[in-house]
Amino acid sequence: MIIKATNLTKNYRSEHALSQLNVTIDGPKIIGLLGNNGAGKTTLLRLLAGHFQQTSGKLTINDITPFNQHTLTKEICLIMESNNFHDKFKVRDILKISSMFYPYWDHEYAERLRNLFRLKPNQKVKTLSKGMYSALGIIVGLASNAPITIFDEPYIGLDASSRSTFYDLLLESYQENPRLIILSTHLIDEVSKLFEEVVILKQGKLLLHETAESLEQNHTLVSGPAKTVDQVTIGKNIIHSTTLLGKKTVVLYQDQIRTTAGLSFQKVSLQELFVYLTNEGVTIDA
Ligand SMILES: Nc1ncnc2c1ncn2[C@@H]1O[C@H](COP(=O)(O)OP(=O)(O)OP(=O)(O)O)[C@@H](O)[C@H]1O
Repeated sequence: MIIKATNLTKNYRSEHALSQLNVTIDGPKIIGLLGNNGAGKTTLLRLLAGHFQQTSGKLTINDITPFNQHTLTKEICLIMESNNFHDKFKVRDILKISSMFYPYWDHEYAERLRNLFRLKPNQKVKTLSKGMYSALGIIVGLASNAPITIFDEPYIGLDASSRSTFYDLLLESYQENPRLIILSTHLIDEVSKLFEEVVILKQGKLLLHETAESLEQNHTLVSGPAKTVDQVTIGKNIIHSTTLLGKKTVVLYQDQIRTTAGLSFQKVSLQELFVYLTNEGVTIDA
């Protein structure tokens, strides 16, 4: 599956959710879709699932525009943090409806997950706790086996151990059935090890699309005496800088410096890197 956005723009009245977004994503792989609040992640994912049309530009999956293309949208399962299921249905109904909608649905796996997350078939959606509602979304997303499976912050209300179970299941499901899985999250450190690639949106545009490996290689945290750090980092692309008691720490992106006596070199977590890269005033080559 190849997703291609070309000058993709979506406005909600005066709100510019996506502006001239260009990005190409293909699978199978697990991709992290990151961005600060309001960056346009959900809008992009809903366009992919065919929920509505863009204002201008183009979005295709295998050269087909998803809006109103039911043969294509059956291949895409988007689980959001809310509004996935109608309140009046029971857990059993949701699983039945999903099994009819998604062509690669795995009934036995869905039942196994339902038992694992302790959801009762007779329970109505509107009586589920937040965590149980999220679990139902996770069950549908994983059992759908959809060639494009998307989770948009699907874990609201899930406790840490259930989230950890979700990450394990996601990886297991991917290994069993490699496909394009897009995971949009604010809990970056929890899942960063799953990502093969990372897409970061900033104010409706693409800030960065890199493999996790090149993100790791492309940055360096340098720390040491402020004077030495200043000397070696002149003219370099600094995305973060702090000084405390004469010791300076800077993070360089898309720039390297030679090993220098008295300085230490380290890596930062993806979450930290994300925070620095999305700060106002920081510029990088996309
Ligand atoms: N239905 C809507 N009507 C009007 N504006 C909307 C609507 N949905 C989203 N927006 C606006 O579009 C912009 C992008 O929103 P979107 O939900 O896509 O961002 P996001 O990256 O998913 O954010 P978050 O991380 O907070 O969920 C925001 O400014 C938001 O207010």
